[in-house]
Amino acid sequence: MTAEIIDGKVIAADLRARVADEVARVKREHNLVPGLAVVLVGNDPASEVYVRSKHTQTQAAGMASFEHKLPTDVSQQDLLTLVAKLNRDPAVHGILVQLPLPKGLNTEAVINAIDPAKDVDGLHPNNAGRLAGGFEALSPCTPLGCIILTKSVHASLEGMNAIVIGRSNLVGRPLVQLLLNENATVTIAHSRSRDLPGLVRKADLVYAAVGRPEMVRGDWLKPGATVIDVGINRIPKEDGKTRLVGDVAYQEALAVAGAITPVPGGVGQMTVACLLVNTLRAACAIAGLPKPAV
Ligand SMILES: NC(=O)C1=CN([C@@H]2O[C@H](COP(=O)(O)OP(=O)(O)OC[C@H]3O[C@@H](n4cnc5c(N)ncnc54)[C@H](OP(=O)(O)O)[C@@H]3O)[C@@H](O)[C@H]2O)C=CC1
Ligand SMILES: Nc1nc(=O)c2c([nH]1)NC[C@@H]1CN(c3ccc(C(=O)N[C@@H](CCC(=O)O)C(=O)O)cc3)C=[N+]21
Repeated sequence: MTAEIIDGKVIAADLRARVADEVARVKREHNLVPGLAVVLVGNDPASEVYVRSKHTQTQAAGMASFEHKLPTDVSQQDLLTLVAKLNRDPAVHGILVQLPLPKGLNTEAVINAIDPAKDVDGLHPNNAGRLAGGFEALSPCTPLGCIILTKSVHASLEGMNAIVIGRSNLVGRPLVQLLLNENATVTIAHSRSRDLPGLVRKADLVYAAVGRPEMVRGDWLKPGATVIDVGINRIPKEDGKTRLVGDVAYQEALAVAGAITPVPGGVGQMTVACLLVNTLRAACAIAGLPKPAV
């Protein structure tokens, strides 16, 4: 048996096209141009790649994109001043501060300073709390993407056994909440969990968000399981260059899983597409318009 490969590239492109249609409509009918501001502190090369792809895709969808690059040694105060300015800027409907921030900066204070209505990362306690309470909220992009990819295989997740490996605020925790909203039965695993292979073996849906290259092995999986690999790990090749691998041993998993996302070309693609969705939704909400069709 070989698993169905879930094509994040195709699914994300379809989602971006639907966002672009809605952006064109709100522009035409309401003279509203959704705008996304991305703040990047320091010059981590991987972060620069993501930020560039966010910029290109935001513009391709017809939205305004504002990039703010700050030096690694920027002060907490200057960063908070920029966030306050973006909060007041009527052309900005979404604010994303790329994480992790350099040492010395207080991440929590920066996130708390973002206007929850513009918090397209869904990290502000207001949004995180609303999501956990089962209320409508801006939800983190990567978990949203994971749900869309899962639903490309299973129309309904009701009653399925899901395991989320990882409990970060950006990925694991909000993913658990979204899965609960879909009526899945969720196990949350982390670095202190016992017998991870045994826990994974019970799951129909496996979400790996750990940051450890190829940690989840093929023989951990229940045959036919759907595997969503969130990990983005850059590992050295023999020729001195690097390649991207996920948190799942892909070749092994292919032989056991029912469906699996590749890395690259899986969840990462959806993260950026869902950021566009959240920016569109935030812009409509701020402008007092009905919810967009995506
Ligand atoms: N595709 C995409 O769009 C995105 C990909 N990523 C990638 O996803 C991965 C996870 O990111 P993120 O959530 O931010 O990472 P964090 O480092 O914030 O969280 C990692 C989680 O994995 C858990 N963990 C660590 N080691 C083990 C282990 N041996 N067994 C079980 N659990 C373990 C940690 O447990 P504990 O809490 O106990 O420490 C923690 O909860 C990374 O590879 C990152 O690059 C991230 C964001 C977006
Ligand atoms: N505040 C904040 N929000 C985030 O959502 C956030 C963040 N900080 N910090 C870093 C992580 C990581 N992340 C990715 C986005 C896109 C790809 C992506 O497009 N990946 C492509 C390949 C990229 C490549 O080739 O390097 C793919 O998987 O196909 C990956 C990872 C968002 N993150």
